[in-house]
Amino acid sequence: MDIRIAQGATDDEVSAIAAALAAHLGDSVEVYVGDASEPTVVYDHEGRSNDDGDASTARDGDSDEPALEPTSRERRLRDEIEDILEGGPEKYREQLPEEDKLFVRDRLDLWFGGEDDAFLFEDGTFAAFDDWHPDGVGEETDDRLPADGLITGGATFEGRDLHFMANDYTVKRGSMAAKGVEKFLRMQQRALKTGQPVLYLMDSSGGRIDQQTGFFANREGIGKYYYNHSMLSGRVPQICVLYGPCIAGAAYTPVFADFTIMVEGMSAMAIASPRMVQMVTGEEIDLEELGGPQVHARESGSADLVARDEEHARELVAQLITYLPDNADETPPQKAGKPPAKSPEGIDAVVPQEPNKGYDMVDVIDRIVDEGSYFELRPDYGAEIITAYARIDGRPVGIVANQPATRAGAIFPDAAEKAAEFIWKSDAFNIPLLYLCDTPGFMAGSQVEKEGILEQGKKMIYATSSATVPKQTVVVRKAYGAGIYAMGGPAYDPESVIGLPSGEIAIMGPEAAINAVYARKLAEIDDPDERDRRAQQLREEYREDIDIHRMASEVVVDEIVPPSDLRRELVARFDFYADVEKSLPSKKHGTIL
Ligand SMILES: CCC(=O)SCCNC(=O)CCNC(=O)[C@H](O)C(C)(C)COP(=O)(O)OP(=O)(O)OC[C@H]1O[C@@H](n2cnc3c(N)ncnc32)[C@H](O)[C@@H]1OP(=O)(O)O
Repeated sequence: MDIRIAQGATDDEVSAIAAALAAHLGDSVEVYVGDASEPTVVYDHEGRSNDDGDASTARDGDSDEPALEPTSRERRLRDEIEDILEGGPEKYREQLPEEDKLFVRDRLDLWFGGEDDAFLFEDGTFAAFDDWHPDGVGEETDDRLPADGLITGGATFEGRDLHFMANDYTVKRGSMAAKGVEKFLRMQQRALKTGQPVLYLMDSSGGRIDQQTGFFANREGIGKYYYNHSMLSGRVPQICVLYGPCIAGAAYTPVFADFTIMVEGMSAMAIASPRMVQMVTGEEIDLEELGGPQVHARESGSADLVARDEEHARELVAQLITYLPDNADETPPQKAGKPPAKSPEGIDAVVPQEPNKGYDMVDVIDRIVDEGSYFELRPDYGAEIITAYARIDGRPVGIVANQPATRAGAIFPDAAEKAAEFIWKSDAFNIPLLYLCDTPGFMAGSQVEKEGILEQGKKMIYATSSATVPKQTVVVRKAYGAGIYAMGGPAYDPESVIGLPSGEIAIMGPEAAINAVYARKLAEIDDPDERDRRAQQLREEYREDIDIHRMASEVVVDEIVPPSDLRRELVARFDFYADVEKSLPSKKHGTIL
């Protein structure tokens, strides 16, 4: 080809033409100045010059030079990528809107398309490409396996960098085979290196049964997911949202994750599919009944929250992440403080003096924490204990509170287990703990014995004992029995135990105590009125012994605080003890799970 460059052309003009030519030909172009025997500049097949590490100036967005046409090689690559981004067979893509479900690429747009978000990069887009694409772009078959049904990459979400994975349900129902598994594992391993949170957007029928070679029992196979989940546990927050079935191998990711959100009418998780359940047990059951949100948010406790729809799920995670640091070496982000939604002056009126009268502890919390910062987890499971994140004067705290409005605030096995996990997670991610105590203690009876009240209670006490974050405990009203141990009582190394004037700390409640000790003596009193009068007198005497003033006099509690001052007091104490350092005795780890 004959190329003429007008005399007087500037260096920039010559460069632009040479670069464009090289890119167009897909070959290198050498530029000689005057009679030089060596080329002054060489442009490679993509138009990059050897004296400039950057792409040619003509390819820069801010250059004055004309935009270049992509080479045929680049065009082909773009076509291939475009084809991959379309996902699985059309018949499965068309089903998604009928199920009110987003196609995975649109889902990623929803997650990372906002003002403070960015989809930064994707890895392994071409995974399994050769398996379904031997004849080039344009073939539409029912065996499309784009990206091997799993997308992984890095993104900025609400201003925070994180790793993500997302199943493509149009590819063999999001099932996982060798290449997808490899991508998943690499993403997890990178998170261990970067110390950034991991977001799992799950929608998967589990291992790809008809392609099981190379990923099922391999060292670097699907089993390694859970090894990696375990390594990441407590290192970086792992957050999981379920958009469809998560079956068998896929069902462990949500339960290994620290926080799991299901979407109403869409998500389910189960150790085996309905077809498998029917085969093994004869039980006929659909996926929703087997492992839908009602099952896991209310009965098993495996789901922390249930979202109304896909957008709501994203909103919940956007809120959740504001309480979490990137990893265990960091502290959670602080925000500007806000006054509480309700006046702290009202606390005393909310808390009844009568120990058996119910009230809503959230009404107390609303008078302590910053407005709009209350974020409850697992609200429908073990509801007699509230586990919630919130901010007090801008500082994230984890709240463990008895709920006298549910089961009289007695601690049942499911609530103890829920609280233990919450305390554990908060401690792992350096979130200080606030205990609000108003409990008659652990529940008694044959039913809870069978359900493992001692086992689950132990876990809660263990988690409280070994949490080294700053802990503040408030005796709001009654603190009876081992309830005060589990709820961060004086023996559990809290920075402070504060009592409200309604507080009582006792080995058991007055009724139970008088019955336990004086039952026989009272029975000996023949006159029923006299017996009642005596019992009442004994209860009143007992209550004097357990009153918060007696506890303060014995320095069991550090201070009694006027209820209106509670928030102010907590702000000062959390601030003062923010950097307190505590350590556990030297050991590998405890033996309590
Ligand atoms: C680590 C161990 C494991 O995880 S073993 C995996 C255990 N998993 C299972 O048993 C789930 C099997 N799949 C199912 O029960 C159903 O596909 C569920 C998820 C309920 C969805 O049903 P439905 O909407 O009717 O779709 P479908 O069955 O017609 O499937 C559509 C296409 O996807 C395929 N598919 C689905 N799951 C898998 C899988 N796990 N492995 C391999 N392929 C799978 C189906 O074969 C079907 O493929 P095709 O389009 O007909 O070629």
